[in-house]
Amino acid sequence: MAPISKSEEYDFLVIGGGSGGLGAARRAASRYGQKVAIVERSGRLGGTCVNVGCVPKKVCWNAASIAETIHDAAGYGFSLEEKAPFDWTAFKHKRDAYIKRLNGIYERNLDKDNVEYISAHASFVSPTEVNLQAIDGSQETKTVKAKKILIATGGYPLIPKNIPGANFGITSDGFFDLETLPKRVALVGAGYIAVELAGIFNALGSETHLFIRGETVLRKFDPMIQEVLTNHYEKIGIKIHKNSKQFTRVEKLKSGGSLVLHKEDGSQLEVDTLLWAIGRAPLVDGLSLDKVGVESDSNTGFVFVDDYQNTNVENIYALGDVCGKVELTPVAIAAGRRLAERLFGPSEFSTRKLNYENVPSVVFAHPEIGAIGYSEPEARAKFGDENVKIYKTSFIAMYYAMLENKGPTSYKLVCVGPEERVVGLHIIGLGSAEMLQGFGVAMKMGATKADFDNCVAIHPTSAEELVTMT
Ligand SMILES: Cc1cc2nc3c(=O)[nH]c(=O)nc-3n(C[C@H](O)[C@H](O)[C@H](O)COP(=O)(O)OP(=O)(O)OC[C@H]3O[C@@H](n4cnc5c(N)ncnc54)[C@H](O)[C@@H]3O)c2cc1C
Ligand SMILES: NC(=O)C1=CN([C@@H]2O[C@H](COP(=O)(O)OP(=O)(O)OC[C@H]3O[C@@H](n4cnc5c(N)ncnc54)[C@H](OP(=O)(O)O)[C@@H]3O)[C@@H](O)[C@H]2O)C=CC1
Ligand SMILES: N[C@@H](CCC(=O)N[C@@H](CSSC[C@H](NC(=O)CC[C@H](N)C(=O)O)C(=O)NCC(=O)O)C(=O)NCC(=O)O)C(=O)O
Repeated sequence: MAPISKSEEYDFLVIGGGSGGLGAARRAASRYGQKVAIVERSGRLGGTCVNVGCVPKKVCWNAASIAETIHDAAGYGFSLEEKAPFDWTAFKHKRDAYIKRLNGIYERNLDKDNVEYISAHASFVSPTEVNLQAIDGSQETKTVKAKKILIATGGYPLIPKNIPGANFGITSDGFFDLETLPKRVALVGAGYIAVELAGIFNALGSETHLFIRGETVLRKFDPMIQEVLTNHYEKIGIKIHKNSKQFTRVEKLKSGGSLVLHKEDGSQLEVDTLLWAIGRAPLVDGLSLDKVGVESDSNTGFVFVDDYQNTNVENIYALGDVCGKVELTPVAIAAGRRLAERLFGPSEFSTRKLNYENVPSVVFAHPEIGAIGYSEPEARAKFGDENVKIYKTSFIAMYYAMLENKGPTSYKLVCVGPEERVVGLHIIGLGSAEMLQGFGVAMKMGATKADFDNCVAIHPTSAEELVTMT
């Protein structure tokens, strides 16, 4: 039997082989020659993003976008005959194989960078000691020492605790296990995951119900985005149940295994799959944070850190979803790399940290959404109505010129002060995901509306509308 770890002591021990942990571990070892190990308990590297998040989700979004293009093709003069329904099962297995390849690539990357990969569950013994428990069923355990320890254990999707039968539903994790495309699906939630998965199911042909607590989806986004997407999702056939109250219970039928959702008003809905997308909680179970006194939020469990990812315990750090600040892969990676630079890099890096302002983010809805900076209400509250100027446009993107069913395109710039610094940019429409990154650079550099306008438009594109707004 191979030993659980090669050494007894490390410079840097990273708990969690996901985006943030990999980013920190690889940089510490490859650039600064530290003796680094990364502990991962799931048996596969890459964390949420690679295994049950961004990557398989984007592949599904691609499939859904292709389905839309096939339907649009007739408008452009093509006569495509669909001889069989979309083969979800074959697609799912091919997607799984891609993820498996990525797991292997990440393992080889660690090897190349001289990071030791420890396949085990980690828990604290003391501020400088971590217990490793093998996950191969051997019951083997070992305690190792580390000068510095990073908690990058991510999060998990929530399921309501107080609804009888809620566990008959799945979460985004279960979405990636579905062997067949459900004919009828209900999703609960109004955030990133609910909106993205509802769009995928709908485009691929499921009867899709979306249960939301308010009037609109994406309530943390600018009101323009909320309204445009909610209206469009209804238009393309997603059945949005607004102002919905909690189900009183979820019943699993003996014959056929479908689920009956019992609503508060006494009505019922029968579906094949129920998917909860109501947020995520930090994964700290079995870490024994209490043994070392690492402080976390008593309600949510998110680990407290300062601007430099320091926890309250010396030489113990935390970042990524386990801190719950901005739950995005590039944020976890960037925080991880900066932490490694600060801890192990040259002295001029001793103040390196991630700036969490103006983080661009995309929702892979249908169509996509991009957002960076302040929403209009946030800007008005922060800077005062008199200091805020809004530029808005809605138009029919040229792609739809040949189509009967037209999708929305709406853009908004939120500007502040006499110089009209752009502090918010909100876009919904085809191509928004790829468009946002460059505008993000401009905003990070403090661009004003005049800077936008000074950039000559690229024609004909949707993006050109952002530099020609009046
Ligand atoms: C469905 C979905 C879609 C998403 N899409 C996007 C997207 O398009 N773009 C984007 O930017 N973000 C997206 N995200 C968010 C993104 O996946 C996360 O923000 C990111 O993975 C967080 O990285 P992390 O390193 O903090 O945690 P994770 O990637 O979750 O990694 C944590 C790792 O720690 C391991 N672990 C936990 N406890 C222990 C322990 N005690 N011992 C050993 N190992 C342990 C876990 O097994 C896990 O592998 C999506 C998330 C979901 C759920
Ligand atoms: N494209 C990307 O970059 C993606 C990023 N992610 C990341 O993962 C995080 C987690 O995603 P997600 O789970 O969608 O979380 P979000 O925080 O985005 O959304 C959670 C949603 O759940 C709703 N909700 C909360 N409690 C309940 C309840 N009891 N009943 C009904 N609805 C409820 C909230 O609705 P309400 O509006 O009513 O408050 C909210 O809209 C995201 O915040 C994001 O950071 C995930 C997917 C894609
Ligand atoms: N932007 C390209 C990205 C392609 C890409 O990065 N693919 C990844 C799989 S998705 S990826 C999982 C995610 N990677 C990324 O987010 C890419 C990071 C970017 N390339 C960078 O270096 O900053 C992550 O969690 N990274 C943590 C880490 O690497 O430290 C891959 O094949 N990687 C193989 C390799 O790296 O050799 C796209 O969307 O097509």
